[in-house]
Amino acid sequence: MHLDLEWVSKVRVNTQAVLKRAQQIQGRKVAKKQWQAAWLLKALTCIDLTTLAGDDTPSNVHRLCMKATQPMRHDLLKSMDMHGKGITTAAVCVYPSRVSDAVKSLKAANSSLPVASVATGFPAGQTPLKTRLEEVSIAVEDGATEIDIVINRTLALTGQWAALYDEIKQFREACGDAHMKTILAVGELGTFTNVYKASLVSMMAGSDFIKTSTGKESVNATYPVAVVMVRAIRDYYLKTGHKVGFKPAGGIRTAQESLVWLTLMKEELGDDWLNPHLFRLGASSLLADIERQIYHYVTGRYPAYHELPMA
Ligand SMILES: O=C[C@H](O)COP(=O)(O)O
Repeated sequence: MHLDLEWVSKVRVNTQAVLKRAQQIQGRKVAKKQWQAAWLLKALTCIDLTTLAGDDTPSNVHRLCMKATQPMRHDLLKSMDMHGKGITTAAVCVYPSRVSDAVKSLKAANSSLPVASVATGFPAGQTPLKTRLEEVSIAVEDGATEIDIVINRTLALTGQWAALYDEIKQFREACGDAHMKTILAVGELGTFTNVYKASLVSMMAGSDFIKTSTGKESVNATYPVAVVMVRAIRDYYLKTGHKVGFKPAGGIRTAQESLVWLTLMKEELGDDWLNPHLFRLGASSLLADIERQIYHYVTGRYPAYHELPMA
């Protein structure tokens, strides 16, 4: 849509109300036994299984892809009658230089799992616009069907919302048919009001998802900031009829946390946002804990390290 600066300028966020709501959600009783196992499998299918390290190589990207296509031991799925149901993570997420490795590995495994690439000078976004745009185009050419762009925090912090909108719109065009997830890097935006405004501008410029963090800031996905972002998504939907997805990312490591994230989505946005089309968890190590908890549910004990070798 066009940039509605009047809407953006009217935004005010009530910090106390946000903190209270986040506390309420964290305090909810979580499901137990088979219901918990079902929710954990749901969380698993929403994971963007990620590796974003300087020492990434074709072989660890290959391993990541194999884990994404078979995220849980077959015998565990079988004992829950969930084998043969095509349980996979939602996508794999890598640096642009590793996209072709991931595409090759998934193709060899006959998998149609999407490859997501971070782009636009991830994580800081402090490279010239021309380079950031080229990076998006190259990742798409190499076969990424999802692009996780980072916003220019300088523009957000100095209130240059029109310039931010223009940049994101250009990224949108460079993405073509690829889905665009826009990373706000909330830990660097200073205030909840800035987070809400950046969420709105990103959605107006055509983002398919808004995402909290790169995982590289000192503060990443927190529940209060998520409340602000999902309220922006809800308001945007009520005003435009368009559903934008949400992706918390950075520091999400435990199965218990994944249940809180699902609760937050269900309570704030409803069941439509409980599937990978509108909800992703960006995480590098969450899957291991989910598999561990499912193992416990199935066998009654926690596994030894060698029993989940691919975790
Ligand atoms: O986008 C995903 C994040 O970079 C993953 O962060 P994490 O390694 O803290 O799970």
